[in-house]
Amino acid sequence: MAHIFSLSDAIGPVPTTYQGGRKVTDQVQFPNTVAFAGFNKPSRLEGDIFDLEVEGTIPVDIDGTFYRIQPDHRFPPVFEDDIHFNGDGSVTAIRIKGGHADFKQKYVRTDRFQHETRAKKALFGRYRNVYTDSEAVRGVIRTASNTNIVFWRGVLLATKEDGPPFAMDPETLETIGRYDFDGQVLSPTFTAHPKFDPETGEMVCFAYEAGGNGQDASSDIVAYTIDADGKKTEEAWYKAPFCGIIHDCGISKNWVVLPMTPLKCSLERLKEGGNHWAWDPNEDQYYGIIPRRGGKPEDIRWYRADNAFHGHVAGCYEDENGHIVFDLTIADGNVFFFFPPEGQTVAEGLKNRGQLRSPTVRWVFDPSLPTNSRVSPAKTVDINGEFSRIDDRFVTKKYSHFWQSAIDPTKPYDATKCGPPAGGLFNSLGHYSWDDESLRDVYWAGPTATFQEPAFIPKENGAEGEGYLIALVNHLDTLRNDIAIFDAQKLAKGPLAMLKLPFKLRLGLHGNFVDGRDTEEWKERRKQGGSVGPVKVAEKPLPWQTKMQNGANGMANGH
Ligand SMILES: C=Cc1ccc(O)c(OC)c1
Ligand SMILES: [Fe+2]
Repeated sequence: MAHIFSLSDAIGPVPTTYQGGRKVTDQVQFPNTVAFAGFNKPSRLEGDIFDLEVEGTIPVDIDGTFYRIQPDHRFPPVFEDDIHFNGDGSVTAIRIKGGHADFKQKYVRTDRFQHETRAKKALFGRYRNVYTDSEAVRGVIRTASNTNIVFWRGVLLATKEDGPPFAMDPETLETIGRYDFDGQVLSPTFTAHPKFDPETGEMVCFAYEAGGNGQDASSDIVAYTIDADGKKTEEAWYKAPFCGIIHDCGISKNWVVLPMTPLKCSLERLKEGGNHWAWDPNEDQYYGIIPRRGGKPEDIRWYRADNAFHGHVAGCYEDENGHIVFDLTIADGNVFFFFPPEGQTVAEGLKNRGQLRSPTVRWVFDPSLPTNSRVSPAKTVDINGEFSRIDDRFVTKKYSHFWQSAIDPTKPYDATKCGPPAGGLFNSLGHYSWDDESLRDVYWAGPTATFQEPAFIPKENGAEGEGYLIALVNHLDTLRNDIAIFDAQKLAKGPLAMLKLPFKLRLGLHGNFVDGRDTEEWKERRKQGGSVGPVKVAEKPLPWQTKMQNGANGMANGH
């Protein structure tokens, strides 16, 4: 007798949806690859859960929303070997108040989303390669807005570094539209890691590969400051030595630090339909140092050190000598195995992936050193992790506490039940302190679970680092997620509360906790007739789109 899950003869055999690595039917069936299997299977879920089931006790003084974003392919990709980073941005909101929590999840309605929805299939090809797209979407902003979700003046901005941000309603998660800061920010790209100065209320942000259409290996960088009232107060353009990835940044009172990793873009490779990035194992890592105010093109200084791979930034501030302290995780090889060196295969790139180490490195840059100076770390903390977070009230300031998703290789991992650890073996969460470098406050999730990036929830009037830590738990065996809340100073004691989700999300990138008073206050201001009024979305196409429409750009789409 036929099993209920086997397809009947009437339906016929499962069609081959990919031939030669390319999608050949319109059927919604995902590739049979690691990037789309097991915990990596697309979730595609939108919806709400009112009042989540909870184990333990949610601290009653938490009042706010934990927002986080994940790439989550809506349609089977054009290319069978597609990567997680090419998935559509989907935002989760966990609204916590009075010891209860609600769940909401929605996709960002990007231009990409709208076009693909109408077509009921993927139209955009490889990660950041416009030359692999369908002719039907020529000139369409192709960002998937899948990397970070930040709160800015009453709206959420969904960001990915290959395109402009999209604004969403913090309460409903409805997409309002593409956001250009009232016409003030017109770069083709925009960082997924803007920084917020807690003293001034400013947003400091930048874009790389910003000189043309964002798809052309340009080495132009632009840095902006938007003040607390939403007015652009700084815009400065710079050149990088090549088009390398600048994923995160640090800000101190007077400086911006731009870590450029030796993953290089090549227009030739793009035109051939290849990867946007290729790892260059023979290239230095770079730190672009620019002034926060009044920057001119000649002001940028690039400090260099031996080849390595930048993770995320913890903190950045100036010491008593006016030197810039800049802390981040740095791996000793190509973490992005899916962007191998030119001429190498992913399989070759994968070989030593398990051996990579990712300690936390402190640099102390003397900003008076000339460009191209070689620098070396002031300190290397021998821990192994990524996704550092701090108490964001200490952005630009001397700080001590940081938290990370951590790898504890001494703990068992149940590969039989879980398969390879999707997204990396972040089996622990760690709390560390620069003031007490012996502190190792680490919680292990067990042999079948890993953590996603944590976020810090400050306690009102609390000292630095006093508060809670919130992070998604991936149950790799049962294909489910929970959301854990810890006392930020007592991770090892285990979570205070576990919010239970009855299903699996996807591996996310970044998230942030937003205080309930901020969302409430801005809701009033953003009302029709409120003191600020409803947010305005972009009214005009981006300059590169206009140029292309006028035929002045000549960006051929490969054929
Ligand atoms: C973690 C880094 C990172 C860098 C570039 C990306 O496009 C991205 O997409 C999810 C993620
Ligand atoms: Fe990031």
